[in-house]
Amino acid sequence: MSRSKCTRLSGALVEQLLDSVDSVLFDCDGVIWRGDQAITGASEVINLLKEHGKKVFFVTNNSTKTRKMYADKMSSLGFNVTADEVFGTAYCCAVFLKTVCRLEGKVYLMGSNAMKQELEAVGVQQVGVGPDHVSGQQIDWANVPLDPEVKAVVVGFDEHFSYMKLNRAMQYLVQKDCLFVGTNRDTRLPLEGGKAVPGTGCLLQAVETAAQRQAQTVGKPNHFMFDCLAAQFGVERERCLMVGDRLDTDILLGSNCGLKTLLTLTGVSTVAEAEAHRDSGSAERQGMGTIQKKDAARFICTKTSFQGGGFDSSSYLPKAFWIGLSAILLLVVVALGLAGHLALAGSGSKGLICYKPVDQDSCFLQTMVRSDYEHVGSLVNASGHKLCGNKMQRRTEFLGVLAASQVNVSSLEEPLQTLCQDRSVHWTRRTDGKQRLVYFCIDICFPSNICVSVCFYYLPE
Ligand SMILES: O=C(O)[C@H](O)[C@H](O)COP(=O)(O)O
Repeated sequence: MSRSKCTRLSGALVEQLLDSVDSVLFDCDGVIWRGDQAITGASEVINLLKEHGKKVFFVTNNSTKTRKMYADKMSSLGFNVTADEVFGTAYCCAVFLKTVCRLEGKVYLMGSNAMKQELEAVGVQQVGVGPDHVSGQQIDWANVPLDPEVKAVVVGFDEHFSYMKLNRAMQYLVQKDCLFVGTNRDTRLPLEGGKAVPGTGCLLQAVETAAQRQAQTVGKPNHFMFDCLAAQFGVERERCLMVGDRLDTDILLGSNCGLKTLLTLTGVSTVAEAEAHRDSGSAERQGMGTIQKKDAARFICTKTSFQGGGFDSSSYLPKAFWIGLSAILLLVVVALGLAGHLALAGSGSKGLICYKPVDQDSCFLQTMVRSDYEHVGSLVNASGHKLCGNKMQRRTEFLGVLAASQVNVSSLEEPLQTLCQDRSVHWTRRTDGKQRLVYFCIDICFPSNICVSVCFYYLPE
């Protein structure tokens, strides 16, 4: 079943699909229920899948319930479910702040009591839940007292959302080192009888607009929720099926994580939308992003426009090299986890170097110059030799990178789009005098004994 095809699921295809998976991930709103009403047949299907030995999980962007609250609601509607099978953004956001952001300090929370409980369960204190009544004059609002221990603003679904809260969040986010995290960007919440209410995305966008900053999001289509599930249950992504009603969250998550995907017509997205994406000719819309990697590599080779700069592209490395390198480097970046690292990738007409510091929510881009290509060329030729063991050669602490003009993330291609998802991206600002003083290299060997050296740059303050 090729990824870019939209096939109506029926007959033998159902069996073929179910035989090809061990785990089925279900979205909730618009798939198993709308509001408090279960969708007809949903509990039977899920209980049957379990009886036939399939693992079943629930991956929902809805941040209004804890895992336990979800399991209770599901049991009350006839679903045979346990709390650890549920991955909601209230829970995953708490895990994200604790394990990825390593947050030290409190959260200013625009969200539900459920988010408060999940944060407390991982030892993160928060302020802000509940109504925030209007008091004082505008100037008092601009000088609203802030809790000095607050180190992050987190936005989820909040029925008490108000101007006072928007203002308080903005005042916290003026501080550059205050983290900004959102649960999800869904614009609508589908309810009973085809009704809907504004989604969390509307609230998050309001805060982003006021703060003039972009939040990192935890929910679908970001891969973090699947990472949480895979870390806890060790599922094989090739044998996972993601079932959802939204193309831009559920199906895109499936695509982003290399899962099989199934769109149900019980919620937000329609067949017409799916077919429009399929026939759009735009890689992003077709696989909603998953086929881009391949395209990006090809793009690099055909669009080498260095001739303009007086360089002859033919002296550069063959196409296979770029395909191989982009893939290896993406692997390396992922393998080294969420730390300040560098990615080399072709995008648009020139090769780019991207630096992604872990303690900042930005990426910094630098166009590759001749010496970079020559350096990487020599590295790759060198890494052809078998290196034994994992040898850390040199190590230097990064001092910092200066940001120049902002880059529109959507103009970037893979792997930079994935690497800098939900971060602001800037060109690096060069200072006068010395440039690129130090390279430090790590030799990394994979179980297949393929070794590659990755070099990091030091850009002076
Ligand atoms: O507003 C929201 O947050 C979303 O509409 C809602 O929560 C989506 O939940 P899901 O479809 O992922 O279960």
